[in-house]
Amino acid sequence: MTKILSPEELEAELRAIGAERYHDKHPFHKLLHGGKLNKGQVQAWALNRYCYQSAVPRKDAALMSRCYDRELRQEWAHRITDHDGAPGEEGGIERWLALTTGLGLDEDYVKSMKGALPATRFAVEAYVNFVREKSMVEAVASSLTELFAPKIHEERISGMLEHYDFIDDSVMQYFRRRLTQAPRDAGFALEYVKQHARTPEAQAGVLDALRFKTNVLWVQLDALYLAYYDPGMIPPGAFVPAEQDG
Ligand SMILES: O=C(O)c1cc(C(=O)O)c2c(n1)C(=O)C(=O)c1cc(C(=O)O)[nH]c1-2
Repeated sequence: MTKILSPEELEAELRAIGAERYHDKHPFHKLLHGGKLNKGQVQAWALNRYCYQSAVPRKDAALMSRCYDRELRQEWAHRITDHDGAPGEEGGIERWLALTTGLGLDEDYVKSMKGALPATRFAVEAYVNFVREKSMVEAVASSLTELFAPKIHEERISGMLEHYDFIDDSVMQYFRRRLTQAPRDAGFALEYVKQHARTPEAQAGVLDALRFKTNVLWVQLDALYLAYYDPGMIPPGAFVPAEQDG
C-alpha cells in the first residue's frame, strides 16, 4: 500500500523528477547553449519551439474551461495574456517571433507551422489533450516543469549571446521576461498541488503528470537532434536549413 506523503515530501519527489528528467539534461540543449550548433540548427530549434509557445495559451484556456474554482481561474487567467498579449500590449508569442525573425525566418512560415517536425506537433498536442482530460490537480501539476525553467533560461541567455554572432540581446527578450513570470506561476502551481493532492492516488497522479510533461519536452529535443544534428534525418516536408547557413 502506498503511503500518503506530507506536502514537503511531495515537493521533494516533484523536485527529484525535475533533477532527473528535465530537458536541461538533453544533449541538444547542451549543444544549443554551448555554441555547438550552426545557424540553420538554431533556426530549426526556434521554429519548432514556436509550436510549443502557441500551444501553451490553448492549454491554459483548456484548463480554465474545466475549472469550477473561481479563485484558481482568477490566478490562471494572466497566463493566457502573458503569451497572447493584450490589445496594444506585446505578449510572449510576439517576443518569440522577434527571435525567429531575428534568425532570418519568415514570420508567416513560422506561424504556419508547416516546417515543424511531426514529433513536435504530436508532443505539444498531447500536452493540450492531457490538460483537457486529466483531473484539475494533474492538469496544474503538468505545468510544474516551470519550476526548473529559470535555470535553463539563464543558461540560454548567457550561452547564446556569448557563442552566436547571429544572436543579440534584442531577440532574447522572451527569456528575460520569463525569468520573472515562470517563478511566480510555478510557485502558485506548486502550492496548489501540495494543498490539493492529499491522497496516495492523487499524489501518484501529480507525480505522473510531471513525468509526462518532462517527456513532452524531452521528445521534442530528441526529434531535433535526429533531424538536424545526427544523423540529419529530416522528415519529408520539414524545414530544411539553407546551404549558406551550414
Ligand atoms: O525554455 C524552456 O525550456 C521552457 C520550458 C518550459 C517548461 O518547462 O514547460 C516552459 C517555457 N520554457 C516557457 O517559456 C513557457 O512559457 C512555459 C509555459 C509552460 C507551461 O507548462 O505552462 N512551460 C513553459
